[in-house]
Amino acid sequence: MVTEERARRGTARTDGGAIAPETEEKELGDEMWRRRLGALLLRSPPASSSTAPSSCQHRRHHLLLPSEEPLALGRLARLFTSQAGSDGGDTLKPFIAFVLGGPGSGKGTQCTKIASDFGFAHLSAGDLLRHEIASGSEKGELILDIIKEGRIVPSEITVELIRKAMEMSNAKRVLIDGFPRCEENRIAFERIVGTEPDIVVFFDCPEDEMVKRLLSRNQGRVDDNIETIKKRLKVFENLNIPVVDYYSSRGKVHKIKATGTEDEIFDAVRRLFSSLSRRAYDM
Ligand SMILES: Nc1ncnc2c1ncn2[C@@H]1O[C@H](COP(=O)(O)OP(=O)(O)O)[C@@H](O)[C@H]1O
Ligand SMILES: O=c1ccn([C@@H]2O[C@H](COP(=O)(O)OP(=O)(O)O)[C@@H](O)[C@H]2O)c(=O)[nH]1
Ligand SMILES: [Mg+2]
Repeated sequence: MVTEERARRGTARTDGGAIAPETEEKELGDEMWRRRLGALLLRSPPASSSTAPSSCQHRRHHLLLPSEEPLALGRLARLFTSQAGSDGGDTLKPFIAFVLGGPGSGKGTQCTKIASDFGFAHLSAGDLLRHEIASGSEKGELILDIIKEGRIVPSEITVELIRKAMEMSNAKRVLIDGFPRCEENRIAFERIVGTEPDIVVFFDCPEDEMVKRLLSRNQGRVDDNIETIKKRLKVFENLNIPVVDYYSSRGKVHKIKATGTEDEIFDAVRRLFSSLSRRAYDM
């Protein structure tokens, strides 16, 4: 498997074929996707991340799926085609939480804890994009250029990666971390996947705190430098906040104060996820 270190750095693979080049990937199609994402998704969450020490170097952003849930492509394929978007009686639709907040607000950190404690699959849009970079595909080169600049990757690329990851996970509860980044992303998701999120969790963090965290994140990311961080913060204000405003107007946003220790923040997160309607957990 491609290491996350390589994915973060955006360098081409060097593992001698664990991931096929793009041409081969096309031929292998869905089967390759199933194996690639299945391997990522089936990594088990830590036994008790809420009490684990916080460590930016060793904490990984995961695609987490409760390990007892098998892959079932057919069911999800049905879900996101014929049934998607229907309101009443759609018992197969997963419970979807978008997790938003500025760069460094702690989205990934808190998602790892939610995945572990509440049985959500954790789909990080940034990780999916970095994984595509690490695959060495042509699309990956484009993504790398955009991420270095702190800009937003075209919606069709990101939505397709998320859609496939959801399909492969077959999860009943999904966290989509760091997406949608702009209104265009949001509209594309709702059109292509055919559904809206059930809730939107918004981590509210002051800029100076986010900058401090990003500069000490220390994961070798190409975008964790002060120049790119400034651009990312502008993109967040100008393009991402309107998405939060849109969902606020639809009564879906749960704002969480993202300062304090990871565990203090998770206390508020835990209260929110414990209070979710039965629909989230009865599926
Ligand atoms: N409450 C916190 N206090 C201090 N540092 C934090 C806190 N939450 C997360 N971090 C650290 O800040 C950095 C950014 O967190 P991360 O979860 O990656 O944020 P995001 O996904 O929103 O960019 C990481 O190094 C992480 O370990
Ligand atoms: O839906 C997304 C998610 C991420 N990105 C790009 O990937 C970068 C890193 O995103 P990630 O969510 O990993 O960063 P974080 O906010 O967690 O620091 C962003 O700055 C964007 O350039 C994007 O274009 N669309
Ligand atoms: Mg993140």
